[in-house]
Amino acid sequence: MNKAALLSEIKPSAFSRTTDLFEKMQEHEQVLFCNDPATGLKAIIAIHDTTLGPALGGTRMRPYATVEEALEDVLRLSKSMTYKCAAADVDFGGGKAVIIGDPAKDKTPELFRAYGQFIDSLNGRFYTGTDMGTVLDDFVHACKETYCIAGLPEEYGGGGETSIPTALGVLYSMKAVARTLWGHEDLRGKRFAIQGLGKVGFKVSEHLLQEGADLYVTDVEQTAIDQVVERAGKLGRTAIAVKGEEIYGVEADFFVPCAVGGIINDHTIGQLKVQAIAGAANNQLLHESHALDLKRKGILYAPDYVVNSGGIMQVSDELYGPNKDRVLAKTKAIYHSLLRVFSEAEEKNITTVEAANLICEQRIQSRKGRNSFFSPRKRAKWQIRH
Ligand SMILES: NC(=O)C1=CN([C@@H]2O[C@H](COP(=O)(O)OP(=O)(O)OC[C@H]3O[C@@H](n4cnc5c(N)ncnc54)[C@H](O)[C@@H]3O)[C@@H](O)[C@H]2O)C=CC1
Ligand SMILES: O=C(O)CCC(=O)C(=O)O
Repeated sequence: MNKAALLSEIKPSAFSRTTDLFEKMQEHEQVLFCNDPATGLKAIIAIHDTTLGPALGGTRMRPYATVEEALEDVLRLSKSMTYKCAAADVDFGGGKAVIIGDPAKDKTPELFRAYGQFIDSLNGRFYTGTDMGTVLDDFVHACKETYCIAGLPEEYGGGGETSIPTALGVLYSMKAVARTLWGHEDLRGKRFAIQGLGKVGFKVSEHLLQEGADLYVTDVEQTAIDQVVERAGKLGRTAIAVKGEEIYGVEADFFVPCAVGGIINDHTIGQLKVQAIAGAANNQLLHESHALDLKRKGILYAPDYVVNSGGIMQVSDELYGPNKDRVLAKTKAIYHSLLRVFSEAEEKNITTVEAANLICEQRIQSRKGRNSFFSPRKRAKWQIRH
């Protein structure tokens, strides 16, 4: 076929769809669509920025209604991983992956092995572990195909459950908020409205009950709610079950998002009756401008990617060989990182999100030019474990 005939074969609609895709990912280095009909795997891996090192981020599994929805999620999540890695001061860049499917029905060992092969094809540019809808055991299958798994069970030489340091980091963040608002770190008698009682949310609720706090809790799974209510009863504390969206209107000291993103938005901000927000969910604000609405309303917002960086601290640390004390020390330091964010926001009269972004962007900028585009051959230190 000659060139003119070939060009006439390119349909304008197909071309404009391609252009749209590049526009969508203009801030990102690379997006990989993974399709394996034999196992039913449909996944998207997004690499946002590798200035600080190879991309690192968990893999989320959800029954996304459309590919566009999955793409939107993975682009947003991977960008926030770049900031999270910078905030945590680890030598990794931002990436994330989503698997389109129902975690309750669609998981098979073969699907995760196929996924592992796609990760391996990136040759060290992307490391991954758990997120919403995935558990450590899924990655035991994936790691048969690739060395780029960070977040394996302890019996496989990994650091174990990442939700443990993530939940601890949320607790230390709440203490930093308490110090800023009330001049002390005591959470006894404070009231927390928790949305999402999964791997992280459940552990956060346990920490808070141990601290002597009282809870309002919600989840889409009734069993998750029942577990926390029962646990609170055993510890002589209160956990009141709240239905779905009612969690936004609960009168409490903290709102604690530990489920999906985008839940701080025009619809919910007006309902909030809390003094602070600190939770594990990624991308809590639908738009960054919602941080200003919270500031105007007098709600202290602890930026999500600083609060929930305990998991990333553990998985990045795992490549040096797991060490719980090292991870604990790094996780506790989230307290000081947040105090710095709060004081810079106050000093510059900007939102806490703007303050956190500035700190991270300065950190990334200072590495630009020193870390060229990541290549495993140039950065042999990432082969430590292997
Ligand atoms: N697992 C980790 O170490 C980290 C998790 N995160 C983020 O924290 C959040 C929670 O993660 P995991 O606990 O690992 O996930 P998970 O899948 O174990 O738990 C999520 C929980 O939220 C519930 N849920 C989902 N939609 C809900 C809704 N609309 N309202 C109320 N509950 C709802 C689910 O039923 C489930 O119990 C996610 O946004 C995740 O990206 C962030 C950093 C690290
Ligand atoms: O838990 C992990 O494997 C990586 C951490 C992550 O994806 C996150 O912090 O959102």
